[in-house]
Amino acid sequence: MDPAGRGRYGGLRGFRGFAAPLGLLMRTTPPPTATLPYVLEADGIQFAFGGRVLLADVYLRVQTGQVVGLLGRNGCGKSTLLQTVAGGRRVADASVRLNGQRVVPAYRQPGLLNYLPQVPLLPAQLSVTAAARLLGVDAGAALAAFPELLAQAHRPVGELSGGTTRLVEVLLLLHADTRFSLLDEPFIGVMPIHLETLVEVLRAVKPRKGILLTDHRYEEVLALCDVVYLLHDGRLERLDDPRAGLLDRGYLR
Ligand SMILES: Nc1ncnc2c1ncn2[C@@H]1O[C@H](COP(=O)(O)OP(=O)(O)OP(=O)(O)O)[C@@H](O)[C@H]1O
Repeated sequence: MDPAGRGRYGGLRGFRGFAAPLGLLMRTTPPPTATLPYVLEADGIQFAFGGRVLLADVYLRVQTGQVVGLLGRNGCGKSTLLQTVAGGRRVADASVRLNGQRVVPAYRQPGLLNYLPQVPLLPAQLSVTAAARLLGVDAGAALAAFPELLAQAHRPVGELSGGTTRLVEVLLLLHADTRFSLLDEPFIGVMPIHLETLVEVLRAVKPRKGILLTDHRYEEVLALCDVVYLLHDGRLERLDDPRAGLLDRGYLR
């Protein structure tokens, strides 16, 4: 990857060992041809290495109008699962479908999804407004809930603090014209007062998007999410009583 963060596909930083093609972020949503909701499903996802089964026949579902949370202990495979759904990590037999139609790799489908990796996404040299333009996003609208970010929009991303950078990345992807956003630890480093506002923004965006996120700020995840999954010993379990499930599975004490 060159210093500007572009990989050999001419893309932004993305999946581990994979540069998300710019097209993943730039393609706009085609005119609607079906009534909402759009349903994104992944199933048959299996992944093992070194004798350890990380993902064992996982199924998950997210639809527009929902925020779906993915929780699990460190190293259980949440990032690997998001990368697989987005299509950056190929897994034998994995199926990802939009309203029943196979979409593999999903990131190549125009306007379907964007993906925030756990590592920084935006090239350091790019200004926030230039990054927004690249994503087809109105920076003013995306940052409107955070006046202090608007004041910094002319600055290169590399000059922003870590938490501010994360916040900018999440806001730009949420406001980009895709039906789904997959967010790996969107709350990392974001200070509490901004986190409250970010949760409000997520709620405001939800009616027009499906959002799949993973983050260890579980209180925010539980308060925000319509559906909570727990990844545990390679199995993905949909929790009817999330707090009890997290206690039972040793995620909480
Ligand atoms: N191809 C691979 N070869 C070896 N190890 C791998 C490979 N892919 C993933 N892993 C390991 O699998 C585990 C799961 O990683 P992953 O980042 O998906 O976990 P996570 O649930 O997102 O963790 P965290 O909550 O700490 O972010 C880690 O121990 C990682 O090092």
